[in-house]
Amino acid sequence: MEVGASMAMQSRAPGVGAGAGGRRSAFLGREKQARAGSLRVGAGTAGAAAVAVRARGTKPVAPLRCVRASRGMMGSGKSTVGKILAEVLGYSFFDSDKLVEQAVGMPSVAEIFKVHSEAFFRENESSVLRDLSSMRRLVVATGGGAVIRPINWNYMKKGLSVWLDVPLDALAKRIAQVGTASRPLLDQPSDDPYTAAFTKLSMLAEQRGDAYANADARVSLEEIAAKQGHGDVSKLTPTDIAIEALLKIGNFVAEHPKTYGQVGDLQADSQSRRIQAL
Ligand SMILES: Nc1ncnc2c1ncn2[C@@H]1O[C@H](COP(=O)(O)OP(=O)(O)OP(=O)(O)O)[C@@H](O)[C@H]1O
Ligand SMILES: O=C(O)C1=C[C@@H](O)[C@@H](O)[C@H](O)C1
Repeated sequence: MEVGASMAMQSRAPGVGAGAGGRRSAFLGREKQARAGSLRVGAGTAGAAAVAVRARGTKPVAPLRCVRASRGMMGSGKSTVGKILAEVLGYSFFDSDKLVEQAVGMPSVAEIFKVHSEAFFRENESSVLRDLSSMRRLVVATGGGAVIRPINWNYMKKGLSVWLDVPLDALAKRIAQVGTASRPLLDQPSDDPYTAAFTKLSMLAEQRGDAYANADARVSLEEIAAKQGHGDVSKLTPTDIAIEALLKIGNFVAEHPKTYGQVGDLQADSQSRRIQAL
């Protein structure tokens, strides 16, 4: 596994490439804009959650080139938790669905599926992941279906990957609350959005098999709820989940001293100085 780096490690933009279908990967020219976006997020909800994470004593040790809060079904909280991790680690945050929309020049993933096709979306998603894989110090929330293309694993394995494992029942409840319009694979006419979402999510889970389990770290909401002694995943906050993710990342790093060893110490020093200065 290729990992970064050290205090001297710098974020750098990837080389400019063409997106699938001959379109230029528009996001590459917009890295500054995306960074500004991540700062705005930092000042809001994710910023507050990051403060809560720090207040609860989690010491982020992440000598990582890149964290992919990637694996996890639609609605599992990749973006929500990914933004908190980025804030705590002082990394940039990217949402690969948003980058595909920018690259293709369309307002939503749903629109891309409708006007083009899922295959077209998947091609562009792979291009975006390829471009991101050469960047450093970032957290990426990938689309929930990125796990199904083997080529994407080559890109995702350039960093450390985290699987947010949320029970399908909890996912279907969340999705039924916000509606399925923005999630084309779940969007079908139904009087009962919960049952429709649950049925489709179960089918996707079946098709995807163990693909998510290839991630380096698994964050199980059932495990966190059990640790908290109530067993109810709907009571877990994004802060609880981000703390568990940092613990799992720390464990993975500790289990791979050859890859992360000395670099981890350097990075930890730099991070504790930065956190103390806040
Ligand atoms: N721990 C949580 N408890 C309750 N709701 C949550 C939690 N985490 C996220 N949510 C809500 O669930 C919805 C989906 O979250 P989010 O967009 O972060 O998921 P995602 O995995 O990035 O989804 P997608 O892959 O479909 O874009 C949002 O409305 C978000 O506010
Ligand atoms: O699980 C999936 O296949 C998807 C997840 C979303 O993030 C989007 O990437 C798109 O709606 C497909």
